[in-house]
Amino acid sequence: MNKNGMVTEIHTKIRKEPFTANYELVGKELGRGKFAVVKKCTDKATGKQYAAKLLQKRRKGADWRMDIFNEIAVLELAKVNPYVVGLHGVYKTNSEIIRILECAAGGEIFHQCMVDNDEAFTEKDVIRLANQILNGVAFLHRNNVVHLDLKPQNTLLTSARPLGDIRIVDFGLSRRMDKITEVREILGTPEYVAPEILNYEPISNATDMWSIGVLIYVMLTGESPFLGDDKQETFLNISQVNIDYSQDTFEGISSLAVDFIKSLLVKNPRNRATAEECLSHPWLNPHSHPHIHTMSACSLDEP
Ligand SMILES: Nc1ncnc2c1ncn2[C@@H]1O[C@H](COP(=O)(O)OP(=O)(O)OP(=O)(O)O)[C@@H](O)[C@H]1O
Repeated sequence: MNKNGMVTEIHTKIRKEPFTANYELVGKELGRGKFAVVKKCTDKATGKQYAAKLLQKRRKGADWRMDIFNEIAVLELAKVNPYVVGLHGVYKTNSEIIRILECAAGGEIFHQCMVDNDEAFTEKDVIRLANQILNGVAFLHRNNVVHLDLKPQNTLLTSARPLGDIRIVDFGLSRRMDKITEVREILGTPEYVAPEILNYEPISNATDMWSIGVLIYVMLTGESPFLGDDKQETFLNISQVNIDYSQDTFEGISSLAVDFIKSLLVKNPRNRATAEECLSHPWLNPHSHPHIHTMSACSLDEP
């Protein structure tokens, strides 16, 4: 473990043979991040599908291996939680480390948030998925791990139609909370970062809770609450907690949902709801609001 909260002790056997001895890439690219490209592959022995996360670009400096080991260590720790993506194996060549992950075939929830049709989530869908996201994040937080990059692109689905279950991915920025000394750079994706990150103030589990507030806002409304015309404007919107809770934006969405988001998008991290508190919020308890209708939550402009 190093002083910046990375966990680098791993238990998974690192295989040295080419991963193509055991897996066949099936061509389809599942997604890409800043550093990695993720491709679908098949286990030659079982025919089962997985996602191979390959390093695409070199990160500057020697730290990229540490980042990868950190991600592997967190995935090992979280393997008992159903909503964190499963790690199936690790391969290492001279130039790269390949992670074989459970394949979340439904892709990013981002795609469903951005559609204007009947594929968009209903509030009922969002309640079910939010319960799963919070179950995964509460598990991480109980184990002193903070994700630090929760966003719709890192929140995947086992299947899109029928709507499956959540798998949280991308633990490249995650840290052990008990080991963090300070944050020197702005981590995460502008639209989803919490005010304390912008102010270089201490981060905590509450930093993830802010991002979950943004995530659920996007899932319900299809709009990114702080997105400005440029990075500066986005950061200003975040630090002023400049957020639209108008009836127009939340048309057809329950007031319990708005109340839930308001408990998360709070500037002072100490006053934000925790993952456990969220899990007992009435919005996530189906028996407390049987009246919630099933119209698409994201297609508000539709007649
Ligand atoms: N297990 C998986 N199953 C299906 N698709 C996946 C899986 N893991 C990742 N992806 C897809 O690949 C994309 C990139 O993966 P990931 O975010 O882990 O890469 P990264 O380079 O570490 O990202 P970042 O630049 O955000 O740090 C994801 O947004 C998602 O679309």
